[in-house]
Amino acid sequence: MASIVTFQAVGRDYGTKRAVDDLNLDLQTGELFALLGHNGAGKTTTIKMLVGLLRPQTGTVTVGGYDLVKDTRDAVSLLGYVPDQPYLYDKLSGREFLDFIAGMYGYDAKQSRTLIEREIERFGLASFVDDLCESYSHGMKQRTVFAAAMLHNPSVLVIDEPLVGLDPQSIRLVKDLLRTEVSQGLCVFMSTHTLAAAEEIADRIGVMRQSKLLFTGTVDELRDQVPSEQKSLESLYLHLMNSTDDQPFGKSTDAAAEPGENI
Ligand SMILES: Nc1ncnc2c1ncn2[C@@H]1O[C@H](COP(=O)(O)OP(=O)(O)OP(=O)(O)O)[C@@H](O)[C@H]1O
Repeated sequence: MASIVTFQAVGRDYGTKRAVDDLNLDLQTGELFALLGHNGAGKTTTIKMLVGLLRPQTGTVTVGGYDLVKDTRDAVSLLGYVPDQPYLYDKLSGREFLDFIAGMYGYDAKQSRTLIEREIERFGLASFVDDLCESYSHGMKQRTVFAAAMLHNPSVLVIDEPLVGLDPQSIRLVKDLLRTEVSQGLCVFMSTHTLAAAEEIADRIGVMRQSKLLFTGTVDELRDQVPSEQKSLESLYLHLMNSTDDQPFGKSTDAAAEPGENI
């Protein structure tokens, strides 16, 4: 099966600082991938290259076979993006904001109304969608931005820290919704510091440290490979982070590795 997202030998610096180094990763449709890593590991830089906000200096990123640099429009049309700091227009209501987004995607008024009603239902926005965005809590903003990102039925949803600032009910809603959409073929790429959530909902995780992807695979594969007494994702993650080797399993990481294979 062809991968929906590919990173091939992707690198990006800020001045003399290497933020992402030789990143190779493939994601499939119907997969939820969670990228973990300490502050400054390179997760947001990776996400910005995936959604077309930053150009890789080396290598290529493709979505649905389209190169993010050469075929930006086609690639971006397949993507939905939820940034870590949700941005809305204060003086628009949530409904007006969603209508604006629908217009940007070229939907006519009737189509827009139908899609917006679907998103209001899906993300439970009804009680505040007609209020001005300036009155929203962080969680309300985040849910509205999720709705905007899903409005055009993207093939890939990219989320930077999806659960920060959400109350327990909203966290449950977002987790359940992501799993439902993934079961219907959506590919989700998310970065997170919430290890328990990654363990609960991700099909595969990636662990990044100091610009390098050290591990990709399932949590069970990580358990098999890390000689740690404690087998919670938190202890496995901390073991990897504290390892002194750049490639703690002796080989470069590659998402295409077979389950159980050393990576
Ligand atoms: N605009 C920038 N200018 C200079 N350096 C930057 C810039 N953005 C990020 N960096 C540096 O690049 C590295 C990777 O940063 P990035 O934001 O991708 O990490 P992150 O894993 O998303 O971190 P966090 O979990 O804190 O969000 C860090 O060392 C950071 O200081």
